[in-house]
Amino acid sequence: MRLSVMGCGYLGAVHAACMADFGHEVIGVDVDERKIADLTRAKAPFFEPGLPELLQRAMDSGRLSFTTDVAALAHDGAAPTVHFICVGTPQRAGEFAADTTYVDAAVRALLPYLRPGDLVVGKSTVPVGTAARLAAMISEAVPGAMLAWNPEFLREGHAVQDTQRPDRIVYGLPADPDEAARTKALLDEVYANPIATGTIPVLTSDYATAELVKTAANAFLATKISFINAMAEVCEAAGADVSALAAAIGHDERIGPKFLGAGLGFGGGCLPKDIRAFMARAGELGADQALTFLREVDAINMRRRTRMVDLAREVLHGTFLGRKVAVLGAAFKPESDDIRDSPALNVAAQIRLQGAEVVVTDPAALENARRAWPDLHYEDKVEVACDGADVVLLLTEWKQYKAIDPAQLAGIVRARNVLDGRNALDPQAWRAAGWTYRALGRPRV
Ligand SMILES: NC(=O)c1ccc[n+]([C@@H]2O[C@H](COP(=O)([O-])OP(=O)(O)OC[C@H]3O[C@@H](n4cnc5c(N)ncnc54)[C@H](O)[C@@H]3O)[C@@H](O)[C@H]2O)c1
Ligand SMILES: O=c1ccn([C@@H]2O[C@H](COP(=O)(O)OP(=O)(O)O[C@H]3O[C@H](CO)[C@@H](O)[C@H](O)[C@H]3O)[C@@H](O)[C@H]2O)c(=O)[nH]1
Repeated sequence: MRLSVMGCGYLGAVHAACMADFGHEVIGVDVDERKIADLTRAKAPFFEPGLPELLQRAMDSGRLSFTTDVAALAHDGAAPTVHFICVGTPQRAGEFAADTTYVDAAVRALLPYLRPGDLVVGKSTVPVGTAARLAAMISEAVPGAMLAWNPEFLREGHAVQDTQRPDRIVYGLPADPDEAARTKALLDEVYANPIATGTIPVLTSDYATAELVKTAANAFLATKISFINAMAEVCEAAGADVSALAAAIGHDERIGPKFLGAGLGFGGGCLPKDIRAFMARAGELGADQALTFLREVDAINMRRRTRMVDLAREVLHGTFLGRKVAVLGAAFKPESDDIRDSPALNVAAQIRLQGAEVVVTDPAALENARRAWPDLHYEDKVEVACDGADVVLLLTEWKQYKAIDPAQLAGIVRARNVLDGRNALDPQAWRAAGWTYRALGRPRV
């Protein structure tokens, strides 16, 4: 099949490469010339495990190409093209609502090249009602062209496997039964490879439900994380251990052990902005009361960052002045170079503002971090970042950091203080090597 992917960021680049690997002819389009220059040389423009190999294979097959010129999508209409919309929907400046202007611009740019029978497929995360609005725009400009909403659930760091073998596939289809059938048939052909496993549910709905499945899923995940972080606050007050608590409640199958990792909370380009956009959209629809709990989810999450700063100050006997703080991790999560709304960098910047010398290290995200937070000091190597530190903060749980030998690091720092912002280190091992170990939601000992 002939496909296009509008927007080649964290979502679109992976989607384009995976679709080409499934055997489709794929053209990726982006307005960012630097990104397209990298992709055209089969270079991944960001860190994502497995993507470099996949890109190389797809480019070598001749089925994948990239361009900044949307006119490359012109075709004779002999066979339908499926166009995926994967552009960003960031939080609007000074508001909670999502900025959908990039989605609108991408669809508008496509219109001159759409033919009757073509299908536009929305994958970006959008406020409910966007699909219906875009479908009207498309059918007015190109009668016979169709729209589907097919939300994406991939996780950064696992994006390739999540795209190749998703948990579920959701199609939001047009109301007209004939159009819905044609749309579904095209999508089934696109996803023939994962569907052939026979194990992946394909769920169909109207546009609005499909859009809401996405925002509801992220709201649930964010709520689960903030729930355990609220428990961490109570554990701190009561001298209890949130890690033991999470493990115990997670054995209840109705609760489950996943997404109960207490610590610094959620960041990234999705959960924070998606819960805020969801609240804003519910308000526009007159259902604002339904989601007021998400304000609390957001507030609990942001409090974890402040608590981490307070804990560091406490360990340093009340002041950051003249102290050196080593920060392990800049990315919003391990196995990613994404620093959008990174809790780690937020904490590092707060501590720097309060007078400490802050040195940050990260295996993948330093280039992005340097660009966004030029005032922080960065080092490639853990040993250099920790040299002479008064406290070491583990803020992103990269496996390299979990494997650090506390005895070895002990000889490098000025004071053996470690704060585990992700409940990822072994407290006993660190304490045995002479460290003062503290973590969010765990007793002081
Ligand atoms: N990153 C994820 O893990 C993930 C997962 C599921 C859903 N999403 C959703 O997918 C969307 C994209 O997210 P992302 O993380 O890939 O963002 P991103 O910022 O990494 O990528 C967006 C890309 O779109 C490009 N773009 C903007 N306007 C364009 C236009 N008119 N034509 C072509 N390209 C254009 C940008 O240059 C950029 O490269 C968002 O709605 C996000 O919420 C993201
Ligand atoms: O138990 C946990 C799990 C995660 N996190 C944090 O939560 C954030 C988000 O993590 P994760 O959900 O793994 O990463 P994303 O790549 O942002 O993926 C989320 O956002 C995507 C974009 O919408 C969705 O597609 C995914 O399904 C959804 O998991 C990160 O800061 C994690 O450190 C925790 O604090 N505790």
